[in-house]
Amino acid sequence: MQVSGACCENVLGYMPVPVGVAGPLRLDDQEFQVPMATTEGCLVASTNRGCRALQASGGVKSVILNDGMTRGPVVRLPSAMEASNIKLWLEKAENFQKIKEVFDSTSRFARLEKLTGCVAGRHLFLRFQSVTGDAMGMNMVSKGTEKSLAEIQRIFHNVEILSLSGNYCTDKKVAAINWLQGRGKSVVAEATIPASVIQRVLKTSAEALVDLNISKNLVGSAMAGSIGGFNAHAANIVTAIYIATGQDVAQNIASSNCITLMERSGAHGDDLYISCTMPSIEVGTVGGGTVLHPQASCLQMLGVKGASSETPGSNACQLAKIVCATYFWRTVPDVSSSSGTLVRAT
Ligand SMILES: CC(C)(COP(=O)([O-])OP(=O)([O-])OC[C@H]1O[C@@H](n2cnc3c(N)ncnc32)[C@H](O)[C@@H]1OP(=O)([O-])[O-])[C@@H](O)C(=O)NCCC(=O)NCCSC(=O)C[C@@](C)(O)CC(=O)[O-]
Ligand SMILES: NC(=O)C1=CN([C@@H]2O[C@H](COP(=O)(O)OP(=O)(O)OC[C@H]3O[C@@H](n4cnc5c(N)ncnc54)[C@H](OP(=O)(O)O)[C@@H]3O)[C@@H](O)[C@H]2O)C=CC1
Repeated sequence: MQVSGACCENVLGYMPVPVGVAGPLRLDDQEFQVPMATTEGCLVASTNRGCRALQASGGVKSVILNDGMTRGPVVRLPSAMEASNIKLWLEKAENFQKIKEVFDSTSRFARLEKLTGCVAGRHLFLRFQSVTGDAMGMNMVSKGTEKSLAEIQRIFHNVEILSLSGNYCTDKKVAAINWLQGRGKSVVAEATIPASVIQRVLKTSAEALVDLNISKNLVGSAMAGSIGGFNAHAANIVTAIYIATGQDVAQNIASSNCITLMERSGAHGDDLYISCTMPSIEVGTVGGGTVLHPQASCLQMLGVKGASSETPGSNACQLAKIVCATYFWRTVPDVSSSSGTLVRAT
């Protein structure tokens, strides 16, 4: 009943995917049991191992650096001069305000925060960035963008609207813009693991982990020409949580952008400081697949089901932090297993 017309058409059944749980995950002085839907053996086990290491270390701290879903339409003008003129016009505070009023009128929660442009000949690409409450926000931002474009066209009659999405958003494709400017929630998480825990739980040393992280996640990814892939496999954790919690799974592309950094720390340099920076986590706790019962139950497990009545947007932000922290907890076994147990694990 909730599926047809909302989540799928021509429905012929459903595909059961096993759901495991990893935890307790200690994040910002709270504990979470994280549901992960996957068919890849060892994914949950290894995440659990990371949880154990970090549990003994006092857990992870995280912060939301930026919150804004984007839609990037393309319009065409008769000349590059006219395309540039509109870009410059939109950059003036009073004109941004005019467009913002139109955009914000389309939703109780979507609020235009930023509007940037890029000219390619007589093509003008715009990037509307908006907070979207607890929703991931693609429908909401698309609605606001459509109405804003109509207003721009009312003022500049020769604007030809080519596509509501000009791939400048960028949604569901690899793109440097999301890595550089962020999309959805931008999160950073950090923790320090004492040498004793590294030795006992992970059976390795801070020195070996730092060395391997540089060689693999930094130099290796640089040599491969990676965009946002400075990690072992954030995509595994992002996707498993997205399936379990009713996210738009195709958004695992930008959502998995992540750089993992490791340094030796402490008086003897044998403790390990780690951070994970994920600039484009696209999640919501309202709308899309979050309305389905099993997915809503998984959100409930994390204490972020539905809309936050106190602070709209805080449930979605908390979910983004959990996604980042879960990969964070997983990143230590990822790197340590890369040196020896990768084949045994698969
Ligand atoms: C919604 C439609 C298909 C309507 O399309 P329409 O042409 O207005 O529909 P129609 O009523 O004229 O029917 C035409 C045919 O479509 C099919 N059809 C039509 N409706 C149904 C239905 N309910 N259930 C099953 N089949 C349906 C069906 O085959 C039907 O033929 P008929 O059977 O009548 O001879 C169309 O408007 C459409 O394709 N919209 C796009 C929706 C979409 O793709 N949304 C995904 C989100 S986009 C995204 O995720 C990525 C993005 C956009 O961000 C990436 C980017 O940046 O580019
Ligand atoms: N259209 C597109 O181009 C694309 C669509 N999608 C799909 O879009 C869907 C997600 O779109 P999204 O915009 O997130 O969801 P919805 O389209 O479901 O929009 C959210 C709705 O919930 C309402 N709402 C109630 N409480 C809240 C709250 N606290 N915070 C935010 N909204 C609230 C909003 O109100 P109000 O009406 O006041 O805004 C709005 O009507 C997914 O199914 C996804 O797969 C994915 C990619 C592209």
